[in-house]
Amino acid sequence: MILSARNITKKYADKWVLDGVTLELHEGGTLVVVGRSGGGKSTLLKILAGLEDADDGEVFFHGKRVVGPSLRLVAGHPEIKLVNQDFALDKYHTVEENIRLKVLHYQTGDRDEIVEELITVMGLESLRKKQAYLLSGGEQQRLALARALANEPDILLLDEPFVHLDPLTRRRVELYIHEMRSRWNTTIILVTHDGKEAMAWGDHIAYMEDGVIKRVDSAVNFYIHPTNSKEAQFFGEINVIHSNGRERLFRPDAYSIVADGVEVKVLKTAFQGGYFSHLVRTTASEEELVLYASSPLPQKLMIEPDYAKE
Ligand SMILES: Nc1ncnc2c1ncn2[C@@H]1O[C@H](COP(=O)(O)OP(=O)(O)OP(=O)(O)O)[C@@H](O)[C@H]1O
Repeated sequence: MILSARNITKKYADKWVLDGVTLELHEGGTLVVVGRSGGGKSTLLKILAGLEDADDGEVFFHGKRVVGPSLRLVAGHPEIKLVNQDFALDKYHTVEENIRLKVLHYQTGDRDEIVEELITVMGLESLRKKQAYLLSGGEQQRLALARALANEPDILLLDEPFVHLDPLTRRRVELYIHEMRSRWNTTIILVTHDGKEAMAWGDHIAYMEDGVIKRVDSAVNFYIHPTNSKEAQFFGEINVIHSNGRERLFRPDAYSIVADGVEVKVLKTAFQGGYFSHLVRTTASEEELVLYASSPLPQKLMIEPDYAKE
């Protein structure tokens, strides 16, 4: 076990931000924490990194207690790197200097190579002589990631690390982190409010709601067997049909067209590149649903949903 947290609680003013969070991570593992904005994910990462005090509970790194800033002269832990929206750059140093300061543990001859590798991966070539405080949000985020990766941390804690990146850079950076993970057996915890991103990143997903980890499961199970509509909507579009006071859930691609079933009327059809998305309304209960199909559906049809939860 590289990292474990037991019963972490944290309260700000009157609000419980974390309410008994327990988790365990093996070396080289990836855990994705997903949940609504304001749900306590960032606070959890800061506590795991020793940058914030918990009110209660304990964090262990390789079996040793990680303590918060109130018990340490220098907050944080050298082998746990957190990349969050604080960026923590040396703002009057240039981009290149910022990275160079983090590769001092490399042999002198190797330093140039790793600095260049990171500058290229992060697409910072044209900015290498610019001082950090002059960078845009996205540029600062790329530099913060470069610095964290330069450290070759045992654990990388990533707090919404790709939000400011354009799709191309994002793909390149994600690939680099995947490679790094295999090269150095880095353990990663990534937090995001985007379930799609969570599914793409790890098969070990912790779903968090109101400061509590409600469920840890695989991406496939979260998608196919949601617990309720609130959880289900994180992992893709979900349809809810109410009947007899219960909600029945099905994904937009999980239905068949039948001769006798739930009658729906198509309100809107949109081509999504590769498939058509239809906004439909049920005739009986007047509930709006989304149906995917490979070609446009007729104006009126009967469907039989393949319920993920009834
Ligand atoms: N230092 C602080 N003082 C008071 N309240 C705080 C502090 N830090 C966070 N909070 C509050 O705690 C709650 C959880 O915040 P946190 O940033 O951990 O959530 P999050 O799930 O990471 O959200 P997001 O996805 O928007 O970053 C929020 O309501 C936030 O306003």
